[in-house]
Amino acid sequence: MALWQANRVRDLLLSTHGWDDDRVQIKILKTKGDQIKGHLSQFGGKGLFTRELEDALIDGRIDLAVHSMKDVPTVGQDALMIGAVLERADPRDAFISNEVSSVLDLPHGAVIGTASIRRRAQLARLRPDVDFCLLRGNVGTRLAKLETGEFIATFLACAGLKRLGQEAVITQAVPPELMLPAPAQGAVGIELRREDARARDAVEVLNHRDTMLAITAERAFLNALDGSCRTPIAALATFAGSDLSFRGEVIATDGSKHYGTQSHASVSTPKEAFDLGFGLGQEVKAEIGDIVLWDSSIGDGA
Ligand SMILES: NCc1[nH]cc(CCC(=O)O)c1CC(=O)O
Repeated sequence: MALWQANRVRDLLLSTHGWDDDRVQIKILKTKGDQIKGHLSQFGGKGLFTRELEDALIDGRIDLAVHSMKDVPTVGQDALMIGAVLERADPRDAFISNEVSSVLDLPHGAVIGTASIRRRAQLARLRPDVDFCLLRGNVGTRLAKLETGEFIATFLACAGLKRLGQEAVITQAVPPELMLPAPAQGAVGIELRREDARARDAVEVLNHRDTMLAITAERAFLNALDGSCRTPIAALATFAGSDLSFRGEVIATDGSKHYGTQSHASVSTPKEAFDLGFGLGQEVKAEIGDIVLWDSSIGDGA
């Protein structure tokens, strides 16, 4: 998926600027997030998919880093910035099962394979009777494990499956009303050195304004809540004209508690988008107070 995303950005850069093929080269870097087999939260959580790339940016080994914005921590290094985001793909979660046709049709006591504490918490809230088993690995591994019958269904992001040409495995694109996606799910971003004017100019034309504003609001919500990989937090902002309609929620990892918020406002600048998301995050945070919502033995934050 990461390679698809990098190639997509490369193709867009070459075609929009009319550059020769050798002008942009792909350098593949392995990140810790690709190698871990257990619970991401035990290894430092968010940033595992992005840190090595950020180090390479700072060292000057690379000039652009392409990320799934969902994996990018909300508080970044001062020397770096997100220069552009591509138009968001389908932000919804995909329900995948060979036996059941939709989330709401899961049989009593069904076992679900996932490593995402958000999806787990949301499903536990919808269906307190279901059980979970930890499912990690790349998309291919996860889909192969579905065949073993250890669990009846799993979830992955629709966007990632589409990028991998695996759209056909999607049993149901889950409506956001049922399962609100992770902040910035489905969006690909390009990170660069703040002072690198050449890189900033080159990627600026690729920026999709509405996506940038939407994910800025979603990530600000996460930021206000100190969202770590241990806290199930979801948010989705969508535009209707100039109105940004925002939904966000925080769920206890076992689904027993839930704090949701919804708002809309006319948003046209990143600052307005940030203020909308951050303000709502602060309100939810005040409402939660000191209540502990997470259990560190459960999964990662995707
Ligand atoms: N944490 C891994 C990750 N990071 C981004 C995506 C999906 C693609 C996207 O949201 O852009 C995934 C896999 C998944 O959740 O299915």
